[in-house]
Amino acid sequence: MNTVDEKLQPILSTVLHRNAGEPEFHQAAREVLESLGRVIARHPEYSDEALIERICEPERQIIFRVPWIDDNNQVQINRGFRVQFNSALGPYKGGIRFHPSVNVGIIKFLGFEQTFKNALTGLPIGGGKGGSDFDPKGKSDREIMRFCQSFMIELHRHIGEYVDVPAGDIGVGAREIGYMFGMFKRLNNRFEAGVLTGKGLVYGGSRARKEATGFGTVFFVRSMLAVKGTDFEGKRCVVSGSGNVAIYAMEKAISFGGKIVACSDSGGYIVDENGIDLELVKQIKEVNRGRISEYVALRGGNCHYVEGGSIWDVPCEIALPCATQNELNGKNAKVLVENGVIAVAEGANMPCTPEAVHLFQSAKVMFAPGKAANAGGVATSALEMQQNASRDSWSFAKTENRLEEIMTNIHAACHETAEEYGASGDYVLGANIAGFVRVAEAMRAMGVI
Ligand SMILES: NC(=O)C1=CN([C@@H]2O[C@H](COP(=O)(O)OP(=O)(O)OC[C@H]3O[C@@H](n4cnc5c(N)ncnc54)[C@H](O)[C@@H]3O)[C@@H](O)[C@H]2O)C=CC1
Ligand SMILES: O=C(O)CCC(=O)C(=O)O
Repeated sequence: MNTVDEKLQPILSTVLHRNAGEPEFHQAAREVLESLGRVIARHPEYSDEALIERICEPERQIIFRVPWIDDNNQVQINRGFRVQFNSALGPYKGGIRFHPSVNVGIIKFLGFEQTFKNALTGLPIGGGKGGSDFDPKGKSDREIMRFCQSFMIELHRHIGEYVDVPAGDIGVGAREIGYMFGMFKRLNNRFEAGVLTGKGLVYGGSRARKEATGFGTVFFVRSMLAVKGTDFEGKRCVVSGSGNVAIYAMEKAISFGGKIVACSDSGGYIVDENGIDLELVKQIKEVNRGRISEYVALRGGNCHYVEGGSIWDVPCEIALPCATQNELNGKNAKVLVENGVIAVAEGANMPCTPEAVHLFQSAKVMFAPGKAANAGGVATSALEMQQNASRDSWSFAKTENRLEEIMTNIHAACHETAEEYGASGDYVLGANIAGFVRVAEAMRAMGVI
């Protein structure tokens, strides 16, 4: 396993102590600190003036009550969060997650990762993340609307196009962004299009934002495969999840000749040896908001559903974890390696445990960390902000071309940085260092703030 340089150990100890009981944040911080030993050996100036300590401490954390009234006229209370992690490169930028597992540690790890991811895009965006422990599963459309409105009644005073620009994440898509944007507009009496991204096309959204994270992940994998002289053509792919990221990763992988044989949701996974029928998955998930288990009866033929279990037991050459954090552990990684996986890319944020990452890297499996591989979503959000600022609306092709170019550049930056620091092929190290250096340069220029 990798280790944290002894000069950085006290910083890690402070992070662990100051953020007790937040294992996901510890995991994310440790991984970045493991990469930084080589940077400070070459650039000791980056550890001056407690720069790394400051990078590990969020600029602001907001926790608030979200009361709302359910369909039975009962008052419900949830907790809302926004962690404004780092604004050295631009306004805080990052999604909002609605899921019962949300707590301050989860939002903090996501905001931390977002800071380096956003830096990798090369666009002027800082890092932040928000969310609530609200569970959208089984809620009526009216309940979702009332919850989103109440959430925004507090959040609106903390955000703005030059301050903090939230977007979607797990449990938050165009419907929820619409309800939140509507309430923001009413509270502020201002049509501030750039305050949220992931908006509907008719009121300032960007073409290709919905597709961007999944498409971007597959663009990244294509570049990674090209380094080894190969491509998607005819390769078996397994994609976990069947939400926004998973669906559009599957779409782009299929368009590059990949064969998707399995996908999942939190209940279980489906295997379809004829190749997943993506239009059917979209109908079940995007239109009906149903369960992936419904696929089997609707599709018929040679496919089956496995309740619970591990989707990583399905043999594949390319694995794309696109559901949630720590969904792929060391045991799963071992099975994937034994079954001949050649590339793994994190469409989700931190879906692979440190043990899994270590196993992939030791087995020389190409491994793309989320902060690089899934940066296409936030990059396209930044393109949405550009369109809003210039009161313009780009074509799908123009937006997708920009996305492709950005992902190609991110791949190159990670690859070249790993080479430069003597760790050829280590995309984790490359992404951490390339992202860190941009944030660090901006922070140094701005003094101790
Ligand atoms: N939406 C975006 O633009 C971006 C999302 N991400 C990350 O991608 C991941 C997925 O997000 P979205 O697709 O937006 O969310 P989503 O809400 O559209 O879909 C989430 C999917 O994951 C599944 N899932 C959730 N918990 C699970 C579990 N414990 N086991 C198996 N499946 C589970 C859900 O059933 C659903 O299919 C998250 O880690 C998110 O932070 C990263 C970058 C951008
Ligand atoms: O589009 C955005 O601003 C945020 C996307 C996001 O939440 C992520 O990259 O994890």
